[in-house]
Amino acid sequence: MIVINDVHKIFNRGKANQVNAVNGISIDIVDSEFLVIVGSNGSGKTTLLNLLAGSVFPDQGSIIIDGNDVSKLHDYQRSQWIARVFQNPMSGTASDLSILDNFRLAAIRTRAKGLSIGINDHFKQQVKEKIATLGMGLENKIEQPMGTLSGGQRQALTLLMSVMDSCKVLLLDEPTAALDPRSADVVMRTADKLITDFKLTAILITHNLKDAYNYGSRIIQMGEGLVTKDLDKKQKADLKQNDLFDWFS
Ligand SMILES: Nc1ncnc2c1ncn2[C@@H]1O[C@H](COP(=O)(O)OP(=O)(O)OP(=O)(O)O)[C@@H](O)[C@H]1O
Repeated sequence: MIVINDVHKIFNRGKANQVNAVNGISIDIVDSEFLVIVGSNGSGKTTLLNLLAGSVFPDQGSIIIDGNDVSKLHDYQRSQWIARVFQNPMSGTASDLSILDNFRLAAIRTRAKGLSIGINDHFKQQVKEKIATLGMGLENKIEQPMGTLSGGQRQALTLLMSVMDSCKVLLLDEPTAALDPRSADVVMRTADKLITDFKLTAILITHNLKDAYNYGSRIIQMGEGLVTKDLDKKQKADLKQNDLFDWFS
């Protein structure tokens, strides 16, 4: 369970360019909830994710994960709970290293769930099996440098690597914004499957209203650093796709 309690984040406080990016947000996110966040540019979505991840600290309020107050913990200290996938497919993996070596690094960094890195052939087989679950045929390319793959393939592998450790919370900050529609579709379906299979609590920021409609068990809209709409599972299921477009008109 994540409890966000009256969190505020002000940039450039007291200056002419002061921005109240997050303006006193309180929300509870229960385990295995898949929360979608939509909102106009500058409404505070990424700042809220940064506050959750620990890459910025709140000026006021607290963030509690599974009963632990993480408000003042740095991002690397929160990595036992939180994994994050960014917009840029290049940011999650090392281009010059093979797929296998990227998985090796991820396993060393996180002691990834279900991967024992002691015996090489065994590790290789485990990686192949994990990658095969993506259904992209990449299990036959594990010696290939990551940089030779498409953005969609890299993003799918980044997702897989990030959920294999013991993290419980997956933060997705416009993970498909840099991808063509077909790759974006594959990556969103992969993310959805991994979230379900690993029983993760997930938060997705997206400007793609079709994805906001199709994915997630709850949706919020942000505006001027506040939550302006909050629809639970049933309310979201009752929503029509056009209703979402109306939120922005
Ligand atoms: N490090 C920072 N320093 C100063 N201002 C910032 C900083 N980060 C964000 N802001 C400002 O805070 C406000 C909220 O930004 P944020 O990136 O959270 O919005 P967003 O909803 O994610 O926008 P977008 O949809 O465009 O990505 C904006 O006005 C932005 O310029």
